[in-house]
Amino acid sequence: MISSAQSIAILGGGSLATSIFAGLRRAHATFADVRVTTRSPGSATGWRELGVPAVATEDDPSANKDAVRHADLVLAAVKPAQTPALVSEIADSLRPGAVVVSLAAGVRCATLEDLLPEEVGVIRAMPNTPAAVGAAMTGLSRGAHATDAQLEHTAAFFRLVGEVLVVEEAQMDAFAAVAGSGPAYVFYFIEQYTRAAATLGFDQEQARVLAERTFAGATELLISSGAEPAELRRRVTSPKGTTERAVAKLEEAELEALFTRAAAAAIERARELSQAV
Ligand SMILES: NC(=O)C1=CN([C@@H]2O[C@H](COP(=O)(O)OP(=O)(O)OC[C@H]3O[C@@H](n4cnc5c(N)ncnc54)[C@H](O)[C@@H]3O)[C@@H](O)[C@H]2O)C=CC1
Ligand SMILES: O=C(O)[C@@H]1CCC=N1
Repeated sequence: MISSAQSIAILGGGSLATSIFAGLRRAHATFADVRVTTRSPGSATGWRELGVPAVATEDDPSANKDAVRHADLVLAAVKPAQTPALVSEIADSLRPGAVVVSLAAGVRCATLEDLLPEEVGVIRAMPNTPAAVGAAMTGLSRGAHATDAQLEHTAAFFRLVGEVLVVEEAQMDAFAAVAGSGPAYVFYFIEQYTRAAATLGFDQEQARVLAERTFAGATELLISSGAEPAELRRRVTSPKGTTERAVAKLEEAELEALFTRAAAAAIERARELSQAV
């Protein structure tokens, strides 16, 4: 299990890394050591203000190598196109038994294994930004050289910030399309819902509160009741009432087909990213 005796290196202190770190703080997780690298000095300063030792590669070109030297768990959290170069850069600095966890969309474990000594385990992880509030849904898949213990350590790490599902690597692009990108779809939905509410005579603030509380309330009810969403919808939809008319309009949008097309577009982009590295 992940324990406070372990050392963590987070390479690429951007948006996702910030969310994961906020979730770790929220969970009061402690480690022997946490180091973060960024590209720009400004970002590194932001991390240091949070009390995390952070070094920018623009200040110190050996920042990534130095960060991983004592790390048990190395999170590669840079853009997909930058991930192979980052992994090559740290290959000779990893300690024995370290596991490299790539968060990059589309980048295959085998691509990274080819750049590392054979004994180094690689795991692909696909968290999402609700990690910041301990509510991530993280997918994990194991490369050919990662051990059961490394997979379990990595799962234990991500369980600190939410739920974990181990999947075959062939499913990772689909996992990213549903859960990794998913919060963006939900926020987009809420944005549109808010704009629609604002056309009905509410001011911006009222529209925001109406949309957000309705969404949050419905989600909380779904989670805490354990009931199926279709049953919860039925309880709102009085026969011959107002909801029935609105839902009939929503059905015209063929949302299942729309979501399927959106996910397919994300999967296609992951394939492009995998071929570009
Ligand atoms: N944002 C999200 O919700 C999710 C992102 N991911 C994956 O996580 C990775 C990071 O995504 P974001 O955080 O959104 O991107 P981001 O652009 O916010 O963060 C990347 C960070 O890496 C830094 N960086 C670039 N080159 C570096 C280097 N050589 N050494 C150290 N730091 C370097 C950049 O300055 C930047 O701060 C991507 O590969 C993405 O596919 C996966 C799941 C969800
Ligand atoms: O948009 C992206 O490429 C990343 C992967 C999943 C969420 N964000």
